[in-house]
Amino acid sequence: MRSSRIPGFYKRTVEERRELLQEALELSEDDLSVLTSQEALPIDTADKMIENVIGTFPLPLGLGLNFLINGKDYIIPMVVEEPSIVASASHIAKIVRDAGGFKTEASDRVMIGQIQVVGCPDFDAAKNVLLEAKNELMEAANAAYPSIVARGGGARDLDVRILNDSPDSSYGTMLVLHLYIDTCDAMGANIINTMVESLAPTVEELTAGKVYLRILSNLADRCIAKATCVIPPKLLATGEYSGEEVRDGVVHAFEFADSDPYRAVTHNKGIMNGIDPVVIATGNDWRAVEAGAHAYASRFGSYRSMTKWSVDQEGNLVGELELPMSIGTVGGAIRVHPISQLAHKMLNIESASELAQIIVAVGLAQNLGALKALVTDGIQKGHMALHSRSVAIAAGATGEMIDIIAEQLVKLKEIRVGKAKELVEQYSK
Ligand SMILES: CC(C)(COP(=O)([O-])OP(=O)([O-])OC[C@H]1O[C@@H](n2cnc3c(N)ncnc32)[C@H](O)[C@@H]1OP(=O)([O-])[O-])[C@@H](O)C(=O)NCCC(=O)NCCSC(=O)C[C@@](C)(O)CC(=O)[O-]
Ligand SMILES: NC(=O)C1=CN([C@@H]2O[C@H](COP(=O)(O)OP(=O)(O)OC[C@H]3O[C@@H](n4cnc5c(N)ncnc54)[C@H](OP(=O)(O)O)[C@@H]3O)[C@@H](O)[C@H]2O)C=CC1
Repeated sequence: MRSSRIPGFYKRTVEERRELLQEALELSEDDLSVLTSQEALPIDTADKMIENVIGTFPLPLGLGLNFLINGKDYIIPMVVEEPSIVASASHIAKIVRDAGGFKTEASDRVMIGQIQVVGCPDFDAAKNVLLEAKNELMEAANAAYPSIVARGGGARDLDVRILNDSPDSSYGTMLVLHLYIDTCDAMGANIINTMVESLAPTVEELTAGKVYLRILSNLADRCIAKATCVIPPKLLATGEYSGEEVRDGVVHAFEFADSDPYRAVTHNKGIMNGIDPVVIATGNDWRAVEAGAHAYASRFGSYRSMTKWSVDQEGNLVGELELPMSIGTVGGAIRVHPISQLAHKMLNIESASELAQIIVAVGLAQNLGALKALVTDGIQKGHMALHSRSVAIAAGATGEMIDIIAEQLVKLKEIRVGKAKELVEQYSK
């Protein structure tokens, strides 16, 4: 593909943007037809995806531009309702691109299935017997889903923990078996759940206990993706603010989020601003990714920043983001939703691991976008200027009136629906 750097893309019309995209990615008319179709998600397909369907709910699909990750250019599909997110991701990707781009890596794609066992006559003996039967249990799990083994995945390890065994625990003692499964390019819920359900009768027999839950864990801490960026301060200078001021402000903002859960939640929401839109555009389960990400942010005992920002010996700003990334490039809705299929084609990715790495790079960019605004002009200037168009629409503006009213709101520094209504009335007279 050609470069993901398409200057002034946002100043073009929607039709022109589609042409530029088609050119950059060498897409066919057929590929793009899903964007122009009246029914991007056909109602018959929607009716097979969930229950009690009465329609579909369209959301804007935008493009995160300028992303250079491990030396490869990516145009990133982002589905989201909130203004300024796509602009901000592209803005930071442009800066990081000039600094050499994002570097990313990923662990093996090992997911976790849990089996809960209660009522064992002797929990320690039950734990030992399961650990002794580890190989047989893993073989049985693989036999329950041979196709994932044929693809190079399958059970990799097994572990057992005993919970609530202290005498002062108010909950019943239970044993939890963890089965670690390489799900290849699938998020893997169905593979994992099939495997752990298949083991339940044997686990009951071996432990003399009763199995209740058999389900994957969304804390996928063996399926990790990590992104880093190193930015010389001169690339961060903006308006009256020097690059060093911005850099130091970002580090202070990180330290605030890492020390205070009230701030960490907002800081991390800003990271998910980048992550969720890519997860959604690629047809993945965003609840699974959200739940895993927030749990991982609490892994040191308190809820903390998902990112880390520091200064290296050369004075560069260094950003890092590491998260569990239980996504796939196959399965679930991925090959069902026509726009998700287009999103995968646009990304031109080889594997779920590559997609996971793109997603964390966007999360890192998004965090810096918000922090850069927060430590300089404040969030209102950039965010509210773009939000002004939604405010104008909410006040009843249509067609060309939308941009005119939005501009007036920004000029008046009164970006609110009441003011917009007044302006719409004046305009319509
Ligand atoms: C909005 C910007 C980027 C403007 O920032 P700017 O400095 O005015 O941008 P610029 O005009 O210098 O343009 C730089 C590049 O940004 C992109 N860009 C610039 N404008 C557009 C646009 N209209 N549409 C699409 N792309 C745009 C574009 O790539 C452009 O390059 P070019 O293509 O021109 O060579 C900046 O003010 C910003 O990043 N603000 C932060 C926005 C943000 O974080 N929004 C999230 C919502 S707030 C929230 O939910 C989270 C939060 C904040 O609470 C999290 C937290 O507290 O940590
Ligand atoms: N707690 C949670 O997060 C839960 C989530 N879910 C849902 O589960 C869905 C995801 O489940 P998932 O199991 O991923 O989806 P699917 O079962 O739909 O798809 C996975 C299947 O795709 C096939 N496949 C084709 N190519 C590959 C490849 N390269 N790598 C791996 N598998 C491949 C495999 O089947 P084969 O080998 O037979 O061809 C594999 O079993 C999501 O919709 C999610 O919302 C469901 C329950 C709980």
